[in-house]
Amino acid sequence: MSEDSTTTTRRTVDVIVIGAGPVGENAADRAVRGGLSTVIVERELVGGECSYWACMPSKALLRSGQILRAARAVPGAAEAITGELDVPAVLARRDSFTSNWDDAGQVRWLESAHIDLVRGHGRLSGEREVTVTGPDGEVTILTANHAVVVATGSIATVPKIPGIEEAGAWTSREITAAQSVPPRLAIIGGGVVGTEMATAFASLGSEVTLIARGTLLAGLEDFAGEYVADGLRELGVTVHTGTSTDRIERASSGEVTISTSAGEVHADEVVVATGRGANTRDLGLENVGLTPGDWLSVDDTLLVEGFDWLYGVGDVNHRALLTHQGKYQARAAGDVIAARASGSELSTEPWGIHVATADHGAVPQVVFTDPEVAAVGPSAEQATKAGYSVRVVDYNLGWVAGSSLSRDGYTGKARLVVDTDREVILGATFVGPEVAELVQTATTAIVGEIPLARLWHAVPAYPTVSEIWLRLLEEYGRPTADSRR
Ligand SMILES: Cc1cc2nc3c(=O)[nH]c(=O)nc-3n(C[C@H](O)[C@H](O)[C@H](O)COP(=O)(O)OP(=O)(O)OC[C@H]3O[C@@H](n4cnc5c(N)ncnc54)[C@H](O)[C@@H]3O)c2cc1C
Ligand SMILES: NC(=O)c1ccc[n+]([C@@H]2O[C@H](COP(=O)([O-])OP(=O)(O)OC[C@H]3O[C@@H](n4cnc5c(N)ncnc54)[C@H](O)[C@@H]3O)[C@@H](O)[C@H]2O)c1
Repeated sequence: MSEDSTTTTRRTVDVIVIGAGPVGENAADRAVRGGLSTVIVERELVGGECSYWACMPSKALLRSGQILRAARAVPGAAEAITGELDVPAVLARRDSFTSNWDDAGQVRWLESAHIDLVRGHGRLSGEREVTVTGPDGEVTILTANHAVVVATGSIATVPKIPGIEEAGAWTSREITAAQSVPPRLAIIGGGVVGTEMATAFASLGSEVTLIARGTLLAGLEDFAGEYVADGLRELGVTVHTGTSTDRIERASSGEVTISTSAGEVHADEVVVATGRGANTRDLGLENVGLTPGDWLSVDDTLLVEGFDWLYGVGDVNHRALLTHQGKYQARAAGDVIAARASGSELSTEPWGIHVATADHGAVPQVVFTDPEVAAVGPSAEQATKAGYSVRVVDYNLGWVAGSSLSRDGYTGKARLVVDTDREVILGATFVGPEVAELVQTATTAIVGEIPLARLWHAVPAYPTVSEIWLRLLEEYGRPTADSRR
């Protein structure tokens, strides 16, 4: 279709959501449930990064290796394991979790939720206005009666390492969608993506080298990164910490050479996993007085600072780059937009209905390495820096009956960060095989500000791994009647 013959359509709706990732979908859903007509704009696949190139494929790639190692650690089951991972079957299972990168199922969900989809690239073109350029160049100018929600997520940042582009370095997109397993894989970045993908591809048979400029999983308790480094080494991964990457070169043979401060690393593919940037470069931010490429700074109702109609939810506001936290924000944003539209009373006090208070100190995260890391709230260092009177309580997870029953040679560690003034938990970290499910109890205790004295009455079943809670409380010591006054 020539440029001249492109059509322009104008539509007015109550709410426009740009980006149909998990966060945009939830914001739109809540707005519709609040009685508002809502259009969602998506330029790629409905379901976003999480569904096709992040959470789902990465966890599918990790699960088979995890379950195999778990079985190998239990005599009786171990003897029944006579082979290695079936790599094509693992990749096929990953493909099924991404629906083969087809969003028909998610589109059906939008329809069932009464959310209108406009496919194309959306840009803010004025107050409450979004101009969408469709796949064939057709233009839709959308005007919102009430709100525009930006939920465009984040994109991988690629550091300026000489030769990185020419070498065709992969990002999280290519590694999570890989159709074969590179025999030798180098990963730059010791964060969550780097450690998870090193775990997955070592399990799938790659010879993996992980190059981290600092420690692993910085920002979490130090012992988390240390356990994960040990776990990776046990899987055969070469882990270089405190190592800079100076240059990358791909030879005509296809081999990639990475020059680092620890020497040369040779690989078939190299992945950069060095963090994320705001997906706002081509969003028309300049048309509303904001700067392209910036994260959107929002208040606790997710309103972009200085606006009464523009919201930023999920990765794009940089509060917590996690699907569950973005969806939590989206529920608050959709509900507050509906409340503001109808003139209903707002509930914006901390922990109110229309605010994302948990973003400030109760964000749970699971790193699906082996061992896993499950953490919520600040680390001991972060809590101390924030001015709390802190006591740290540590316990060896391997000493809990449920852990030792779950597998032989269980090693792991748990930590509570306690606010000694109020005797409530601020943060918790669990590191060990399959600890993911432990974190929700800690999140509940933190959000509920449940006094330790009351937690003594929350009795974990015997013999489960959850008995770590009892051990941690005993380690802290039972608050006395005096201390509770
Ligand atoms: C490898 C990897 C693994 C991860 N694993 C986990 C995990 O296990 N658990 C977890 O909680 N988090 C995980 N994350 C983080 C998680 O993927 C993000 O927090 C989540 O995807 C954010 O959701 P979102 O809706 O804000 O953005 P996205 O999922 O990025 O969705 C944004 C959508 O907006 C669209 N879009 C962008 N700009 C425009 C535009 N101008 N017009 C129209 N559409 C546009 C995009 O095409 C996309 O569909 C992982 C991340 C990575 C990279
Ligand atoms: N299981 C999960 O919940 C999960 C899984 C994957 C990703 N995520 C989310 O996705 C986000 C992005 O993950 P990520 O691993 O890309 O980021 P990250 O922030 O976790 O780690 C980035 C790492 O790259 C290093 N780095 C940064 N710049 C560098 C450079 N120029 N050279 C060398 N190293 C450099 C940092 O020191 C850090 O170790 C995370 O914030 C996380 O919240 C979550």
